[in-house]
Amino acid sequence: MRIAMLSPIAWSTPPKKYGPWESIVSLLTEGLVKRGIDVTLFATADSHTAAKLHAVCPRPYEEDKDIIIKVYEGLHISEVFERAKEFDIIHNHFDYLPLTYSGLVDTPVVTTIHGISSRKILSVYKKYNNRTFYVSISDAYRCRDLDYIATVRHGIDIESFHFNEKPQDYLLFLSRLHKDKGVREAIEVAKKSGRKLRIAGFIADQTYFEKEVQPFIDNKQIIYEGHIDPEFKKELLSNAYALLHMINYEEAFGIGVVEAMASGTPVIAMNRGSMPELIRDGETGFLVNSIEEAAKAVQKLDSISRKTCRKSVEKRFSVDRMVDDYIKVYETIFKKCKREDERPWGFYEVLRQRPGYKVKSLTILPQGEISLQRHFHRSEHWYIISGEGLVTKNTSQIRVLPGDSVDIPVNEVHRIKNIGGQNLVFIEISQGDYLGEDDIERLEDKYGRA
Ligand SMILES: O=P(O)(O)OC[C@H]1O[C@@H](O)[C@@H](O)[C@@H](O)[C@@H]1O
Repeated sequence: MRIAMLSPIAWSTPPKKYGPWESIVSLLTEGLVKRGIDVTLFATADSHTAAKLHAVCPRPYEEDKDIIIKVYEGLHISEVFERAKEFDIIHNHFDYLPLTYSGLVDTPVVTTIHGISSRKILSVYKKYNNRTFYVSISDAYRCRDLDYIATVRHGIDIESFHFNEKPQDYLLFLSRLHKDKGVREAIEVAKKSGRKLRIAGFIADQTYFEKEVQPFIDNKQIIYEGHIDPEFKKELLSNAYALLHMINYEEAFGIGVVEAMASGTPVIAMNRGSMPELIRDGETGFLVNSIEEAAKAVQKLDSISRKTCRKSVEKRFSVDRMVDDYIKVYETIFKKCKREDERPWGFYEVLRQRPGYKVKSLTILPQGEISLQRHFHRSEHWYIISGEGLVTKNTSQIRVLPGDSVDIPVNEVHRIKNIGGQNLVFIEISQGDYLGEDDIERLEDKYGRA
C-alpha cells in the first residue's frame, strides 16, 4: 500500500518543541514504515523521517516569519495532489484546505480532523462529506453534521517517557498558555490547595498571559518555566505530583494528559470534551467540574497508583495501537475504492479509446513489473517516456530508455520491468478487434495473479 502523508507546515515533522499535529503525523509515519508500508511524507524540508520526504517549504512558518503562509500552503498541498496517481491513499492532516483539491483526483483522501478551529470552517468539511473519509480523534469530537469512517485516538511513544513512582511535590500545567487551556484556573487550584505550580508552554495569547497569568508568577509558589524543549518536558512530567488540565473548552484530545499518565503522573482535568475518554476517574486521575472540586481532588491524589496510570496508557495509547487502527482504516478504504487501473506494479490511465485502438499511459513503480503475458486479439506498441526498463519478448531481453520503442505482435509472450530508481512511464497504443483488459493470458506473475 502506498500512502501519501500530508503534514502541516506550521512546525517540522516531528516538531522541535511544540506541534501536536506534526508530532502525531511523525509517530504514525514512522510506525507505518516499520511495518513495511510505503509512505511518502509531505512536510517541511527540515523534517526527519524514515519514509520518503517530499518538501517544498524550507522551514516551519511558525519559526520563520519570512515564509508567506498562503504561498507555501498552496505549493505544499498542490505537490501531493499533482502526484495523487502514485498513491493508494492520501492521508490529510492539514485541516480543511486540501479537501478543496480532493474532487480533482481519483485517489481516495482520508482526513484526520485534529481540531476545528471555528464552526465557520465546517462548511468545507460538510461539502466534502460524501467524497472523502473523516477520522475523529475522540468520540467526543464527532460533529453531528459529518460522517466518520472511524475514531482513532492518538498514541504516544510511551518508552520515551520516564516512569517515576516517587514524584516531587509540585503540580504542573503543561500546554500552550491560552484561556482555553485554563492556566488561570490551574493557578487558583494551586493556591487553594497550598501547592507549588510549575507552568510550562509557549504563550499563545500575550494579552491573556499579561492579565491572567503574569501577575501571579512569584517564582516561589507559581513558577513559569517558559517554552520548554521535549527533554525538559519529560523531566517535569515524571517528577510532577499531578498535572492540572482545567480546560475551558471541549478539547478534542489532550496529548499532554496521556504523556503525564505515561510518566506515572495522575491528571486532574475538567470533565469535558475528550477527558472522560482519556482519564479513568479515581484510577488515573480525577474528572472535576469546578476549581473547588479540583482543589479537593488534590488532597485525594495519594489514592492513585502511579503504576496504574502508566499501565493504562500502555494498554490504550501506544503508537502500535494507533498504527493498527489506521491500517484498518486504510484497508477499509482500499477495498471500497479499488479500481481496475490500479495495479500492484503501478497504474495506468486510458488517454483515448476508439473502435480498433486504445491509447494508455502506464506507470511502473521502481521494482515493479507486469505479468509475463500474451494477448490473443491485440498488438501493442510501447514508447518509453521516462525511467529505465527491461523488456522480455519471447526469449530475448532488451533494456529500454526514454525515446525507445517496442512492438509486441498478437500472441507474443512479453513483460516489462522497472529496473531504475524512478517511475518507468510509457505510452501504449494497442490495436485489434477486442481491446478489453480481460484479453490477457498471465503466464507468470510476481504478485500471484497468474
Ligand atoms: O497483467 P498486468 O501485469 O496487470 O499487466 C497489464 C498490462 O499489460 C500490458 O502488456 C498491456 O497489455 C497493458 O495494457 C496492461 O494494462
